[in-house]
Amino acid sequence: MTVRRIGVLLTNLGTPDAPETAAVKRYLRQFLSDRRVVEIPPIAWQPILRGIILNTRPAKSARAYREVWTEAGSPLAAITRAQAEALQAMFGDAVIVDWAMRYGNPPIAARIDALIAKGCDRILLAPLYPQYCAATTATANDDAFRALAALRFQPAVRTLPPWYDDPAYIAALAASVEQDLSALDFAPDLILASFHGMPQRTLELGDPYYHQCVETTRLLAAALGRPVEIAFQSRFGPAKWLEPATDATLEALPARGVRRVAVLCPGFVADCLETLEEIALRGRDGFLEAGGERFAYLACMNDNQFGMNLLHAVVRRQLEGWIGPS
Ligand SMILES: C=CC1=C(C)c2cc3[nH]c(cc4nc(cc5[nH]c(cc1n2)c(C)c5CCC(=O)O)C(CCC(=O)O)=C4C)c(C)c3C=C
Ligand SMILES: [Fe+2]
Ligand SMILES: [Fe+2]
Repeated sequence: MTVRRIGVLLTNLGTPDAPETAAVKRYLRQFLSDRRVVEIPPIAWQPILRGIILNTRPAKSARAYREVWTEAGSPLAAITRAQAEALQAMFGDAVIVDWAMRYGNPPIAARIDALIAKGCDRILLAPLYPQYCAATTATANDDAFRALAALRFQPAVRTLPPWYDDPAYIAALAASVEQDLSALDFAPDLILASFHGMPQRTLELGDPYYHQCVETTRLLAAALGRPVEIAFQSRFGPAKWLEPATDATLEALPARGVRRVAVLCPGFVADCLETLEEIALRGRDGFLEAGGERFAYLACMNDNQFGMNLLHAVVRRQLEGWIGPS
């Protein structure tokens, strides 16, 4: 008899294999050649990418990666793997949980093949982004669909919807923030929610990402019963990106009388270069140099209890009809 099993494939953005210039260059070439990420026609973009960006940015980014690299590798890969293992333990034999990266390793196509080889005839594709963005969620699913396009015998497939306003997400975020705040030795004057940015033009073209970030922030503030300000980080290139910018916001806070700040990154399911280096290191420096007194970075939920219960809940819901009620 054919074994019929259910696979869950957690996907995240991707990361270099090593914090070295050559590995970062390989990763950035693949990442920044994705037309979902940089929406400039290749005939105009590729000469800039290959002629300028890939000759300058990899060495600088490699230095930044070295600041946060761990014994288990890149934080993003290590945490995503830990999340997959924890989710597997939570589901037991009911499903097979695996993980993959849109750029770099392990590739999505290879892990889909592996799930099929283990007998999965139903697969949930789960891009790990609470807020939908074409540059993240859609491109991860595109990549999976390209792999499926090559198959004669395809598994049945579902995709995980964004969970930016899910009460379980807001409650988990609020509980995690409350727990981290209670462990601080100071009371922040302000909580800042920093999301990854994207070009303003993509908002104008209809990407729902911005509105979903705003809604997450509004709901989090309501759950905490205190104001939470929003900002967007990681600007790339000369185009106008979503505002306000996190770095400029942090540098302007002391002049507004905010001397103690706590920053969280609710759009990231796992800590990574963007949170650990850009916010927890560079963001802190910018704030303190501008006259701030205390700075706390509140870590992502990662594979902690709040984060895993949340991931289990959002994934479990999409498996309805495939596995029986729990
Ligand atoms: C070039 C444009 C970029 C868009 C659009 C973009 C959207 C976007 N990215 C994330 C999540 C992550 N981005 C990460 C790193 C990263 N992002 C860009 C550029 C764009 N991102 C670059 C060039 C880099 C590489 C790092 C660098 O060289 O500075 C990461 C971290 C990866 C890691 O290895 O830790 C994440 C995660 C989201 C959610 C998003 C859309 C909203
Ligand atoms: Fe990014
Ligand atoms: Fe960054």
